Amino acid sequence: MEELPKERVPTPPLPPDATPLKTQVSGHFYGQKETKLGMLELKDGTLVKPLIPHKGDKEWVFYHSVFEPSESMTKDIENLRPLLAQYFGIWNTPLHPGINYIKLENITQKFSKPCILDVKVGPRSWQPGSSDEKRVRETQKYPPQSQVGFRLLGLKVYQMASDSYLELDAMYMRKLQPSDILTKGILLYFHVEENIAYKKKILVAFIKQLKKIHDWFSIQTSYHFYASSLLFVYEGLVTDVQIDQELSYEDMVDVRMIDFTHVFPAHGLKDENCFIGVTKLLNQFKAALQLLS
Ligand SMILES: Nc1ncnc2c1ncn2[C@@H]1O[C@H](COP(=O)(O)OP(=O)(O)OP(=O)(O)O)[C@@H](O)[C@H]1O
Ligand SMILES: O=P(O)(O)O[C@@H]1[C@H](O)[C@H](O)[C@@H](OP(=O)(O)O)[C@H](OP(=O)(O)O)[C@H]1O
Repeated sequence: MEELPKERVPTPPLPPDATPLKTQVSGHFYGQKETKLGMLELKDGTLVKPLIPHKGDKEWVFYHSVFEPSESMTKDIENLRPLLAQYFGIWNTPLHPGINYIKLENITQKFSKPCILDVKVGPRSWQPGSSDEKRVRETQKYPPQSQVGFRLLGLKVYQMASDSYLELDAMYMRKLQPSDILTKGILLYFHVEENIAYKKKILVAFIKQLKKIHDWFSIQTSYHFYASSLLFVYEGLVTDVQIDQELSYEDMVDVRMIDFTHVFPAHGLKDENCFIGVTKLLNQFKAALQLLS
């Protein structure tokens, strides 16, 4: 049968208190893809993410279940909260009728020149019960993912010398051979040509935070996540004086879990898919640190 042309959706106008998220590295961008909806940053410093009709509600239900005060709060949930961007409820604009957004903490906001990396976690990124077509589509995006345990989605890194950003997108990342992930992916995120001593300390701080996430996955039996990501951010603008002063590196980095469209109850079982993914990513960060040492 002849395929009908897809209906063109016009880009909805921007609300006066919102701009497209400048620091976005992956996912739905405002004005692109079929819906033309994307992440927006608000004047109050938070961001809003559109709930795509028919699938986005799951993400809202998840954030709501984690952040709404409840008498049945479990240890798993209590320990999960600091690993996520804070959730501030639903947001709407009359300019986008029928569209709900979730309002979240913008974890890049406190940084002067944020350097950002988005990594989809887990050897597989389709949920249980997915159609054969969806499995094939996901697998074909990056066949090595089943061995590598994760997929780099995109990065933006600040280069002090040229006062510019290096940006690599999903298309670049999909071409990386597993043996190149470290040198042509992860190490580029650290732009090690500049301030190598600083970058080593940033890596140490990330490894510490990744261990916390790893510890959570090694214990929790509440959720199974598919196609969720870890979002890494570090400060790209730093002076020699600050480096010499032994900065508090905990404040120079942040890592949170994001993107929860495919979350399932764990029925008392660990999330082996994410556990494997986080373990392998942690090993890559440790290998990156060794290469710099
Ligand atoms: N809390 C946050 N703080 C800062 N930036 C964020 C945050 N959440 C998401 N982002 C940015 O937005 C991008 C897309 O986020 P997310 O994966 O949640 O959106 P999406 O459109 O659902 O993606 P996909 O289509 O891959 O499922 C991330 O790569 C990141 O750059
Ligand atoms: O990150 P990428 O590589 O851009 O891939 C997209 C991303 O994984 C989305 O989460 C997914 O939507 P779902 O959340 O619905 O799975 C979409 O699947 P789709 O191709 O089935 O729309 C993918 O194309």
